[in-house]
Amino acid sequence: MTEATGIVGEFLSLKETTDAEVLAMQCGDFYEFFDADAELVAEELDLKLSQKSSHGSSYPMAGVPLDDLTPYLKALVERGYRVAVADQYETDDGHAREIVRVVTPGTLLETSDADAQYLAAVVEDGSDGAHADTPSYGLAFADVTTGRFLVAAGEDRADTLTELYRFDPVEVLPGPAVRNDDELVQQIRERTDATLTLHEAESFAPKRAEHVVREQFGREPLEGLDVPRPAISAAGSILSYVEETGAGVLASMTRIATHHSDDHVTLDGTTQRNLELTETMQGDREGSLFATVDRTETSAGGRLLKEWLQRPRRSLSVLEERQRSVGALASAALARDELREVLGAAYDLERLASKATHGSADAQDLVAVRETLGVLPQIADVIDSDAELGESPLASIVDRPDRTAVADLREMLEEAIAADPPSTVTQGGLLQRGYHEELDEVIDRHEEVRRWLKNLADREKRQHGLSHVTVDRNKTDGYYIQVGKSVADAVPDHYEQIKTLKNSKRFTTPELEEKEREVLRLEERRGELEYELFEQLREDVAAEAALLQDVGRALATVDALSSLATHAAENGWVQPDLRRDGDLEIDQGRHPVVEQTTEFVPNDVRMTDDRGFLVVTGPNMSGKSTYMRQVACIVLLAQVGSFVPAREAEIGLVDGIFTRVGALDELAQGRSTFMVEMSELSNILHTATEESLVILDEVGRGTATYDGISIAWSATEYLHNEIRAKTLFATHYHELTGLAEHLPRVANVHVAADERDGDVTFLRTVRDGPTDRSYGIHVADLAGVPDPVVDRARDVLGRLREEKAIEAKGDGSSEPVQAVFDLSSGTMERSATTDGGEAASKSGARASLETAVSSETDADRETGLEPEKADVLADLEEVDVNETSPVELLSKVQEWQRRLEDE
Ligand SMILES: Nc1ncnc2c1ncn2[C@@H]1O[C@H](COP(=O)(O)OP(=O)(O)OP(=O)(O)O)[C@@H](O)[C@H]1O
Repeated sequence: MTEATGIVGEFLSLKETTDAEVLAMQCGDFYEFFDADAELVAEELDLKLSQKSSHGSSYPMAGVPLDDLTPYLKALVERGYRVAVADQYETDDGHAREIVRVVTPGTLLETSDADAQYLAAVVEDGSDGAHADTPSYGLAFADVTTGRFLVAAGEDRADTLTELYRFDPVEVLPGPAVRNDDELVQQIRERTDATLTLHEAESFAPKRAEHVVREQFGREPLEGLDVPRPAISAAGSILSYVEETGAGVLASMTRIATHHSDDHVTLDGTTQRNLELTETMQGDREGSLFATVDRTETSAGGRLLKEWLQRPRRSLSVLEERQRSVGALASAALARDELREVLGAAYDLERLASKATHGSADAQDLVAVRETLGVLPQIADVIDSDAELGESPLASIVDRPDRTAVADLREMLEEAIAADPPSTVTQGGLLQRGYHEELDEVIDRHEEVRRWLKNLADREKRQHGLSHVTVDRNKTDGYYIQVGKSVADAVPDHYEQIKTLKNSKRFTTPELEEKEREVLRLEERRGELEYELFEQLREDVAAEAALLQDVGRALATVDALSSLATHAAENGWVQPDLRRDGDLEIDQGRHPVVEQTTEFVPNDVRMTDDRGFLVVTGPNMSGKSTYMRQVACIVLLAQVGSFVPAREAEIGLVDGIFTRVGALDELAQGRSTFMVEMSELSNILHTATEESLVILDEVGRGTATYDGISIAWSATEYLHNEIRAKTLFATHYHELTGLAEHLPRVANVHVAADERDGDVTFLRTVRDGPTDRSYGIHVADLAGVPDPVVDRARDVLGRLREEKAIEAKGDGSSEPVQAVFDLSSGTMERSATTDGGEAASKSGARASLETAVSSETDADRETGLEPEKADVLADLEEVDVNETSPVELLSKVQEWQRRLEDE
């Protein structure tokens, strides 16, 4: 194909200079896409494709009007594409184009989503070999829409991933070593929705990064922060990336802060999903813990509350302070309502600050800033007017921003911006009268001339005795006096005709021409001056970005706290008693989400030194999972500073919450369920500590029974003996309930159900002790399994319980086989005799029903056993099943099998 020239050629060569997936290039009043990019946007955004020919070839082309680019840009970026935008500018001999911005998921400013939008960088240390054995990691997070900037350290890979999940970034810049770490990259891909972007490696270089960071934040903050070197590299690379993409928001990043994982409860991505923190297992927002407790009035408040839930705290003093505010707000019903009403008028100041620094804030945005600044003193008044609120930490929250500076900025905006300005910044009407002398003069004169023009028709009629006269303006004729044809001949001499129409003639006069020139000049000057002044104003506001962020933060904090108070007051939640370490005692606890839709049966939890490990049993569907999640949610809410759904609660603070529950979505990611189950278990066993809360639901279920029981058993021993974490373990393996007799801190609890005449009633009450049966058949019945199958299952179960022979039902064409299930070993035995299984049930050799059939003739020769087989039987007889762990049993069985096979 010949090389494209002209506009397509320009497009294709610009495209080569960027690593963005899509290029939008301005061509006059349109942004155009060509070639493969046109096909991509046509497909993704439903744009119409046309063809553009260049040098004998034809290229697909699609376009959007200049002012409509934003929504298309947003849609593309939200689908994970990086989009370069090239603008057109005038040159001496025509125009040229240049890429002015690359919009990526982490640098998209035009978001309408209230959620935080983090851009993250991850850097692995040890590149100099000093820490080669145990690389440590540095992370940085920036939200360009609010200017938040944080750095954090990751001790190892797991810790780093946990930090990443906590912020749920939309875009990640992996550092030079990280991008070669396949496993880490894979985990980031799997567990976040982030786009991975390879930003130039030099920007991560420690010296360069440090320089960039100092330039941005100054020397002092860095010295005050306890930040490891790789975190500075990460921070530097983010700053250079934001600069390079042309987002123009560096100025909104006013402060750098450290995120200390020591202050936060470890809560990995799996646990956030399992507890349905921000979305349900099915991916819905509705029904999540956040959606349930979110009663915030502002989007900034909602964003903060979500952050609190995702990053619960460990510091008792921080939590008690939040509790005091929530407590005061919960009891001051009227003042709380008033606060929430006032908050309703607040806009998202952090986002507005970013828009101002980026230069995209319009006059209405500045009005929003002005009104929101006005909310702060009103909030302060409400707090002051209530004795309890006035004494709570709320008072100092609203005092934190510099109130005088707030008042000054607000006053300045009040004097400057018109009461109800238009949203376009180029059409005038933006500023208040009295703000600027020259502008006022221009406006006065402009109005005066316009009045003169407005009254011209009447004057002409009167002075010259004309009827049918109008004065108007259009693009080609400018201002004109239009006179009806019937009187057109009677116009005075100084009228100059400029056009003849069917029923009228158009004239101008020297005076009108002069006024026209003046009006145009004044309009231009007014527009220019207003825009100039507005830009200056916007810059003044941008210069106060830090102040806006402070006020935004204060309002968001009050909003999040009153949201917690409102939900607590309306749902009868209580303030938990927090302890630095120790027991967990919840009296009449409820699940915060399930209680909203169900007549909830409250339950107690008692986990103390001597019962720190609860084995939870109970029929299917009885409420085991709900009970365990309820405990986790209550602890989590307590560590957010919230009240909790209970009658009374005493909560020993935890350093992490770990869960392993049946997952739904792993198969979609192409990993075997059991593999996922084990890697999650492994993560818990590596990371949990004595101060952690561990929730295990049905661990081991994903594999064969023996393997499953063995793993559940040994994990229990390890958690109990080595880690000593507070653990709740729900299981169907009845065998595990026996552990309570051997391990001192293990206790059994069960969710009770009542069975009468074959009908099961779920009581939802948790009681001490193990359950005695499983009721699985009842659930099968409820689920609509055909009656003959359910009836037969009941029959089989009855026989199993009595250790009686079960006759395998045939289809009538073959002889039935008899076998028994040995409850003590959990194995299926072939009947030794055709009339019953008593003897064989004790024989213990592991054999499936099928092997039983095929080896029937051997068994008939029982008396003439070979010596090796007799030895195996003798060994078998000696084993005390109740005293042997499943793991040991399993290995013995395997050994016997081997010995039998060797025969
Ligand atoms: N305390 C309670 N009060 C009222 N309803 C409850 C309570 N606990 C659980 N439920 C309801 O009972 C149903 C089953 O609960 P859950 O899933 O926790 O059972 P499970 O024992 O874990 O089941 P399985 O063993 O089959 O996984 C859910 O619909 C839940 O909403």
